[in-house]
Amino acid sequence: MEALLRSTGGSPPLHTAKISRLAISNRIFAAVYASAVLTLLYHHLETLADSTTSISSLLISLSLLIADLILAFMWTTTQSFRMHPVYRTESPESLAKVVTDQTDCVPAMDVFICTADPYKEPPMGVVNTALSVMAYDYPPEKLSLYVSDDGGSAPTLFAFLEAAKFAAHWLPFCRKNDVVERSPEVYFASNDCRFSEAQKIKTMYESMKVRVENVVERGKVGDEFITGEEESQAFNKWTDGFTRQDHPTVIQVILDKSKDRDITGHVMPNLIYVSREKSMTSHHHFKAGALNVLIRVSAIMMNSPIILTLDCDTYSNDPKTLQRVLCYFSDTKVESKVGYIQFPQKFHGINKNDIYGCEIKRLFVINPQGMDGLNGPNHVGTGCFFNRRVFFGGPSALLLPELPELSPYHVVNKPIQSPQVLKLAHRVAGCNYENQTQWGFKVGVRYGSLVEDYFTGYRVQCEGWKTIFCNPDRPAFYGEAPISLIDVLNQNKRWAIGLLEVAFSKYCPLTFGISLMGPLMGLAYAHYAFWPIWSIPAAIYAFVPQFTLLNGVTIFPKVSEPWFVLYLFLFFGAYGQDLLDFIVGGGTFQRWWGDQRMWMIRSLSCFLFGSIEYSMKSLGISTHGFNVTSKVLNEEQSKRYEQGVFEFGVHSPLFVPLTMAAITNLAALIFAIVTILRGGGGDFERLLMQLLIVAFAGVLKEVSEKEYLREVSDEVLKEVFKEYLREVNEEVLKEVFKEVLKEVSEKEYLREVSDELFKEESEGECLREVSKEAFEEVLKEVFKEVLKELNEKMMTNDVTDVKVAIFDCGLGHNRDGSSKHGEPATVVKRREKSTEETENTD
Ligand SMILES: O=c1ccn([C@@H]2O[C@H](COP(=O)(O)OP(=O)(O)O[C@H]3O[C@H](CO)[C@@H](O)[C@H](O)[C@H]3O)[C@@H](O)[C@H]2O)c(=O)[nH]1
Ligand SMILES: [Mn+2]
Repeated sequence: MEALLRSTGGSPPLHTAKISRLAISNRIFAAVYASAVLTLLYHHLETLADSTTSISSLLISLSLLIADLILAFMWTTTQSFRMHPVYRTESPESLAKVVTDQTDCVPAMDVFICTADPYKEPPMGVVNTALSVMAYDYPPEKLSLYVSDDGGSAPTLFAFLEAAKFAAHWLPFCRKNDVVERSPEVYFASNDCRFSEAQKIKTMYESMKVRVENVVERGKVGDEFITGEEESQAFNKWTDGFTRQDHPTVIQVILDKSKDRDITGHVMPNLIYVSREKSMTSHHHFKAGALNVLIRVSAIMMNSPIILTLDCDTYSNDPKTLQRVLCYFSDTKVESKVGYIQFPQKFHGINKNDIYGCEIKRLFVINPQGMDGLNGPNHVGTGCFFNRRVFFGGPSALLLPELPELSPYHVVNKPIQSPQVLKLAHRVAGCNYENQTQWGFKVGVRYGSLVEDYFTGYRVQCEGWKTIFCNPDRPAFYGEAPISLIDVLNQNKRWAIGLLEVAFSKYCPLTFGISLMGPLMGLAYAHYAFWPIWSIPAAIYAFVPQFTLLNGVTIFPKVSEPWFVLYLFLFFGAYGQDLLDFIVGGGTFQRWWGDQRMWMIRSLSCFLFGSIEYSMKSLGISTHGFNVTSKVLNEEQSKRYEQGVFEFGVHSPLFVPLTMAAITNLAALIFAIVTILRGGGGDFERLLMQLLIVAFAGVLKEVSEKEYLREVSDEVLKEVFKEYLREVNEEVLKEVFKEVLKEVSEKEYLREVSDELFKEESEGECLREVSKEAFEEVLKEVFKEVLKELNEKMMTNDVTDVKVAIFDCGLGHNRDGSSKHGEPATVVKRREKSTEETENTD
């Protein structure tokens, strides 16, 4: 690496960083906002002191205080991302010449690709990822790929044997035609391949795909597919007792750079398939365990100083990425301290408005830029180039592993297929190898959290490593985002559990992190560790203002009070700044909105459930695993996703709190509007804050109205709602209907309201079923009241015209069927019908 730098001496800098223009204004705003937050907390304390009169008002004040304390804490942690964001640029051009001219100078790279389940992660996808990387513009003799298969699946090995044969054609094809999309799937999808060479390659690819998919579908490799002695030996490992959870190590060198050549006689990179040993009796630590096996196996085979880790779906989108990375790794000023260079996770195929908020721009782009100006971004699991040394202690505290061959400084001098190398590789891939070693605790990828990426990045930064965020205009990698709501929620639930595991360990960023990295980095990591506690304020704000509103209790300042302005400032300040960050980061308003909506949905579902599951695990009641996110695209589902249809898809307890909140908000919204319409200015002033919150949470309502009832025709869920409506909300519903009827029956609101409520077929069904009795009850009461009122008016001789009196008391139309106010006939008809119905029951 040093040789490389010397040879670039004198040319322009390999990389530059510039601080964001928003940094200064962010700091000023932070000061102002912090004062506002403190003032609000003071106001809360005051209210709390005043609300000792009744237990319920005390509880309400307390819950609001807790919610705002948590929001204030989260706000504080986000400030780390805003104090010093930087944007980096690299100049790979100044390096390009050197790299091609002096092959010997460039460092070797080991690439790790993890896969765990051939059904959720189709082998063809993994193969595409591997091919895109094998075809990097980099000397192939310096590249080695290791595929970790935690699924222990013969079809996956088969797919890679096929891929190796195809690569012999694909790599020279990419070189010759200067192909940019080096994942064949992406290339063939976006190029029409008119020239005959491309046609030929495409046919070859398609036929490989058919063979692989066929084998995957059958779940085993038929004899007709096994060609050579070597292949047959490899597949013999899959004996009858071989299961995914219990099997010996399988290591297969598929391509060996010392002898394998492509069709033009060029060297091909090493390609090694590794399925580590599994047994029912030992813990495997999921992906972290798989990566540690690869670190050891690769150390024995090549021991390249740079390691690229990729999830099976993260294919390369730019063949020149390695040159970019070398801009940092070859700079001796930073090289010795750089632990890793993280690229953002970007996803292909996200729909226009990103309805499930999968882009997660803040996590993958905005926040890392913020951390990059401090000590460097957190690790996000894929698209990351590691300095191998980072896995063995701090920059100035080398921790030597138990075998000299695993040391990052060990020089490999045996061919990868030599018996000694293979024997040792099998040994270090064994499931008991790590017992009584430092692996996972002080060495390698760290265990103890389901978000091993976050935890490992955090720990190595605590040890003193600096990290770098590299975000080129042309994304270096693309991955697959989950495109169904339940997948998103399950993924986020796993993250929530993993993050809490860190938050409540001795490595809590608030203590451990701050003491080792200073307050800003510590808070940045704390922001993630405590991510799931967002569910607490979200739940409080989704229910407390609503229930108090339904009970006619005012909990927020009146419009005329100065505190109201404070609330407005805090609300719009936070959301405004958030939107600004998002737009500056290249987002659109619609995507921001979708992101907000998902924030609410996440907070009320997976963060809540994640926290519960985490607590159960801590109490030893249950355990949790790594539920791999599906990367399979169902055609129908993709189509609907493409069209932007928000769907729940399946039934899941995850949706219950969400929909409960949606219904409560709907009821509260109607109730508030009615109260304000009736009560006039006073109520408006008093209830506006609550109304705003309810309307805002109506984002959820929007979702539930559109899709929930149509989609989730699931019995269990339906029961839950019925129950809920019946027990919790009967009174409320009665109130609402009563108000609605009394207030608005003269106009055509009844129709409108009932249309609104009964619009969706199934929704109507559900509501009608649930509230039929309540509805009838209410109607009876209303009629009684109306009659009573009418009676009174007639008694006091206040009435000259009976018809007018009926109107004044809120009963519909003229006797002759026409409308007094000239309403359209349809309206009248409808109303007649509803009147008839009620009359029958009366
Ligand atoms: O026992 C396991 C489980 C998973 N994986 C691999 O881990 C990767 C990530 O799994 P995925 O289901 O895609 O999880 P995501 O939530 O989408 O991934 C994010 O979050 C994970 C931590 O929860 C990180 O490991 C990932 O890098 C990061 O992209 C995939 O390649 C899997 O094959 C394994 O190798 N072994
Ligand atoms: Mn993933």
